[in-house]
Amino acid sequence: MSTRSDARRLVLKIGTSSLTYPNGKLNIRCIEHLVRVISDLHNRGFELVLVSSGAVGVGLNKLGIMDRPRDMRMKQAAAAVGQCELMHIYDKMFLEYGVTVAQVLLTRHNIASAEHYANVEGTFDALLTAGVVPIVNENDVVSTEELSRVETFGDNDTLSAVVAQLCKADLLIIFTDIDGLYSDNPRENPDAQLISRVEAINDDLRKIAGGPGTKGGTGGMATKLSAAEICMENGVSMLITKGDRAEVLYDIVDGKKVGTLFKRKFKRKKV
Ligand SMILES: Nc1ncnc2c1ncn2[C@@H]1O[C@H](COP(=O)(O)OP(=O)(O)O)[C@@H](O)[C@H]1O
Ligand SMILES: N[C@@H](CCC(=O)OP(=O)(O)O)C(=O)O
Repeated sequence: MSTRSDARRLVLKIGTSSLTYPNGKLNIRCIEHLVRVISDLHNRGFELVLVSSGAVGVGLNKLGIMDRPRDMRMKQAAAAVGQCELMHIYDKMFLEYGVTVAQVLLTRHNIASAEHYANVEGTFDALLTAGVVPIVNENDVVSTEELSRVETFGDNDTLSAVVAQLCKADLLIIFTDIDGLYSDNPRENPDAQLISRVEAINDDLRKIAGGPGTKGGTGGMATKLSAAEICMENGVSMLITKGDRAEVLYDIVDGKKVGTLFKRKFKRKKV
């Protein structure tokens, strides 16, 4: 049976590069499509969790700051402004389709102890049981690790893998600005080939995963491979694909070949 088609509980991560234009402004068309397709899949009976980046980018734009600041406090301030704006937009758009959303802000410390891990796990369970679509981001006001990218969840790619593990998801889908993992960074090497399936992460693969492609993106393919490693080890398959057309989610749940699939090492038993 296809790993892609039997997935019922999905975590979807969308990056800054998909949510905003290169000039920093919000890509409203992308968000509208995303919300409509998630709502439709929700109506079809899928359980969905959205991990959304974009708080810093959206906040900077709202504050009229053109270049990404070096000052950590200003990045945190921008994240606080942008998170509020993002949730306002998501809440408004999801409401049009009758879908209730929740904001979940996490830091690495929130899940470091077994007790806190169980609390977060329980909250996700309760939200999904209540038919809510949780929208997750790193709590950038508390946690500077993610913004400085030292000793972090990794960035939201790694956060989404941890969330997929916490939610006991079948599949993590990472929406980015490129249609999968290539044999080399296609922005630098036009001969790079798309890799459609990965069974194991090794050093050869790590060597081909470069940094981000836009000034808004932070992790590039390197953090997506770290996310894939967490997923595969924990019974979650992961898929990287382009997020400019959310309708691709229909192809994914219908088992069609899309992007790069990182196959889980084992199938988690349903409880
Ligand atoms: N081997 C590779 N295959 C595909 N993309 C790569 C590779 N190495 C580096 N990249 C870069 O990673 C970028 C996607 O990561 P990133 O910019 O962080 O996006 P996001 O904001 O969606 O996380 C691509 O646009 C591409 O430039
Ligand atoms: N918490 C930050 C996430 C930054 C981040 O990881 O960005 P991306 O590489 O676009 O997923 C924000 O919301 O801006």
